[in-house]
Amino acid sequence: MTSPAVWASGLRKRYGKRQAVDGVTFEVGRGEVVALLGPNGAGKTTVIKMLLGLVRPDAGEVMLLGRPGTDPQSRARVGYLPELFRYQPWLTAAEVLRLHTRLASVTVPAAEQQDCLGLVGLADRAGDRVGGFSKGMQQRLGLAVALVARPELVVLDEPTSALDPIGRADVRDLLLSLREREVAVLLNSHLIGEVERVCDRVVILDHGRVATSGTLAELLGQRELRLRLEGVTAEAESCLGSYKKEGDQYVVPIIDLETVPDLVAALVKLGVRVHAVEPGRITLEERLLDIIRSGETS
Ligand SMILES: Nc1ncnc2c1ncn2[C@@H]1O[C@H](COP(=O)(O)OP(=O)(O)OP(=O)(O)O)[C@@H](O)[C@H]1O
Repeated sequence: MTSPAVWASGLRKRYGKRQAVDGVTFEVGRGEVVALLGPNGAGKTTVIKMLLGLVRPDAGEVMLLGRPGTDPQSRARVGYLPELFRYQPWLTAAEVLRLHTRLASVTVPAAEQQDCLGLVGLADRAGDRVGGFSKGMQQRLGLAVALVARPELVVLDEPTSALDPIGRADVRDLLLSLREREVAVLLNSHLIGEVERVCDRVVILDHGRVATSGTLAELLGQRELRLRLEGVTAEAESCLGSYKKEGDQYVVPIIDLETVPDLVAALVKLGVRVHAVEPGRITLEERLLDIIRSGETS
């Protein structure tokens, strides 16, 4: 059995009085795209930095691609885009990539390095100095740096924070192509819609702990029914009890699904026109907000 791309167990980190990360355990399988989600200050970047040896954990263990996280051999097979990126302003984009392949001790032909710049939309800027790049262009270059040494695991900390909508769509395609090539990805992003489109699994952090984790199907699997109604009288309204009303729809949660046939029959009897009884699925954003809000009150 191959070892996972990331295996992290019991990670802890305290800064002064603040417990930034409080016992985080999770895995990223080979070729899997996993998102690390959570509110500001949840500990996502600290976890990522501990995985990569940029922050020393107070406790816990990290294995990357089957070797201890501290092993230079595993680090050379990991690509990383930091949250705060800055590349040598006096180098050209092509020189930055060359430098990073040398640092990773990987021989990558110049044409392949150029292809990598093409992949992030910088094909025609290879010979330009990074000092003259816009923030979004520097982030694109950062993505190329993360990808150029043929990594087996790519860790991206908010890869689209400086990108325009086209850049975000490009990153989405890039993530899908990495998945096709079975490169594992750990992604920290606040753009939930993107995460929902490209990720196999999500790990949600809150107050330095894993609040929940699972595949999208597991997390969003709670289905609900939506009733689209017309002519709801006060009497019918009382029949619908406490069901949430959104526009012309009433949302029936999964625990009440058994009651739906009787409810519809009663509504029809009261003269309500039932246009649709449709399954609805909560979005990742709704699920995330539920988890974060329930954490706030507990
Ligand atoms: N170098 C540091 N010194 C002191 N406190 C820190 C340091 N780095 C992080 N923290 C604290 O640790 C906690 C977690 O921070 P972290 O950057 O990991 O959160 P995050 O989930 O990545 O947040 P965001 O979504 O805002 O980027 C925060 O309370 C933060 O203030």
